[in-house]
Amino acid sequence: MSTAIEATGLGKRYGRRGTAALDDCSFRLPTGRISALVGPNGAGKSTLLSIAAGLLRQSAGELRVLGAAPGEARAKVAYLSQDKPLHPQLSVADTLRMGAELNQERWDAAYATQIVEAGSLDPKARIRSLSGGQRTRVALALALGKRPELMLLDEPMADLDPLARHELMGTLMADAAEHGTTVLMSSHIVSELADACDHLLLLGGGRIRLGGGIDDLIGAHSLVTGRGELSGHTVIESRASGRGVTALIRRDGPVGDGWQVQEPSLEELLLAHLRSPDAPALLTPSTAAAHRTAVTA
Ligand SMILES: Nc1ncnc2c1ncn2[C@@H]1O[C@H](COP(=O)(O)OP(=O)(O)OP(=O)(O)O)[C@@H](O)[C@H]1O
Repeated sequence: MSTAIEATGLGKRYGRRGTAALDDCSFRLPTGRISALVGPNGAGKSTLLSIAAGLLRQSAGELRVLGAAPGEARAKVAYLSQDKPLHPQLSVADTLRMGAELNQERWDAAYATQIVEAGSLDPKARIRSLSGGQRTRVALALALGKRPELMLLDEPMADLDPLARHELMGTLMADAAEHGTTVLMSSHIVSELADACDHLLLLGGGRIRLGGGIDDLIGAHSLVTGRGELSGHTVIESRASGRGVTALIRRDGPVGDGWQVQEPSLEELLLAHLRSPDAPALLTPSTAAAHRTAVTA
């Protein structure tokens, strides 16, 4: 299984006295996955994506993108930042022409145009005259027109209306499936991620706390309700419910008598881990970094 991104002991500190946005963060993202990148505000999601895009340098450790240093992989990587920088004075058509010039070897003009046309955007309209959601569409057309091997998307759909979000997410996912593109996408909208993604990276405390295929991660946990012993299992979160408790556990063997056992939804899994920042991390074997030796930059 080849690797799209591999982080080893990755650290990032802004300024000398700043707290660490990333701290000894190690993981591997196999190619071909559509991975959600989740975590509370300030968890380091944008920082990680910027480092992978080659726009920000880490303070410690190493990050490899498609087997190379991030700067060297840039031609095969599309990055969509939260602020989606576009030139306000250019028209939509000029912006796509610029995409063609900057990515001569890979540019798919028909595809980029199709994405813009699906939003009924006037090619002559200046970027400055577009709404936030319309700019997002142009930025996505630039990113997808590049036909990247890896897409790094920082909350890409936040300012789109529900219909446009559904349509563009569908385009993105169909494209990724057809071309085997790896996608790493940060978002706070869990329902959007549950529909689109097959892989999850949960960041917290500067590290990956949950990493792996969504089905594998859900399958490793159970939502149990009842009374009795849960010893032997890792209790991620437990709350009083009726006369017993409801707990999200990481199973180690069968759950004893007296418990009703359900599979958690992705949202239940994420919320329990977000509410319990000290729960032990779980990275499935395909997501654990191969090398754990930290390298200081
Ligand atoms: N340019 C910067 N200068 C100083 N500190 C920064 C800078 N950018 C980010 N940070 C800090 O680094 C930490 C991680 O920020 P980052 O933007 O990566 O988090 P995030 O997970 O993307 O957050 P959100 O969900 O709110 O977008 C935060 O504590 C933030 O204050």
